[in-house]
Amino acid sequence: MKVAVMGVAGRMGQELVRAAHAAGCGIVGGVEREGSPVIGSDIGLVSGLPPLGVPVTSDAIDVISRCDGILDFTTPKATVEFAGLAANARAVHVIGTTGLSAEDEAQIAAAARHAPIIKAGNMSLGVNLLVALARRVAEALDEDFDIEIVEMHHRDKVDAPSGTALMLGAAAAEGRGIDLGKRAVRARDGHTGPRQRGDIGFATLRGGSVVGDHRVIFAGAGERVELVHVAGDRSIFARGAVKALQWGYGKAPGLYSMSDVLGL
Ligand SMILES: NC(=O)C1=CN([C@@H]2O[C@H](COP(=O)(O)OP(=O)(O)OC[C@H]3O[C@@H](n4cnc5c(N)ncnc54)[C@H](OP(=O)(O)O)[C@@H]3O)[C@@H](O)[C@H]2O)C=CC1
Ligand SMILES: O=C(O)C1=N[C@H](C(=O)O)C[C@H](O)C1
Repeated sequence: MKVAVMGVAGRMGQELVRAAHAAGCGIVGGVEREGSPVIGSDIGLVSGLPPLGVPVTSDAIDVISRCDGILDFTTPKATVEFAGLAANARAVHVIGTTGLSAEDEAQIAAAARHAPIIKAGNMSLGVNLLVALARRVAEALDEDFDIEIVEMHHRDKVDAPSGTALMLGAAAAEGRGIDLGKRAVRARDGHTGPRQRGDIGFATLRGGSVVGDHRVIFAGAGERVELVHVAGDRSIFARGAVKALQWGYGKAPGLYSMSDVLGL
């Protein structure tokens, strides 16, 4: 399978090259934005591998036209642009980018009418299992149990709450049969008054080099159930993304999730 990595020099871009290479994919391109100091460098060397004979480029149109699928962990603006290009080329698009707006999501859904897109705020097996468990626990426990989601990430993360926290919140809301959009409390400050029964709260911590910690708390009177995932390194996300790409190859156009890929 011929694969290209968008944002190839980023934290995830480098992991994706290593994971795709380890999985035996042919890496035919790596894209960074115009003016990036890594343009022209070998993508193997950029990713801590031996040279692969493929230079980093800013020409996304050329790269996408030559590959079967793209791995994209970049920014919302770039991802929306790549979704249009991958749709035109009928290439599989694996989207790990988080912080997407409702408008971005709509444009991605439109692109998925022409090519398969697999999108998830977290591509690790463990988190996707946690999402299924959060849905199940929320279904089993009623609103006597308050749901709070706590996440911590490295100091350079730019979006909050994390994509994973929002996936966990959506699953818990689904389990409870409520609309997350109406019941999410994404931050608290000052004299907030008491907690509203049925709300789903989010708390965001940022610092150091934390790869990604998530905790879903079901707090009742006198007892508490907690579901926790701790990411030890980024290779878990990259391996999931490569698995998604291989799964998506040959699939009909559509918007798929990691739970489709993993059969959860
Ligand atoms: N779904 C999942 O499992 C995971 C999702 N993520 C998400 O992935 C995204 C990236 O995270 P991370 O790797 O840490 O971030 P980085 O900032 O390290 O990497 C993003 C890369 O994309 C590049 N980029 C930005 N715009 C373009 C463009 N138009 N064309 C080509 N390249 C571009 C950036 O370049 P420049 O520095 O010049 O801007 C950078 O090299 C985030 O949204 C994060 O939340 C992260 C981990 C797991
Ligand atoms: O930006 C990150 O680093 C991560 N982003 C994803 C998210 O927003 O949940 C996944 C992972 O937790 C790491």
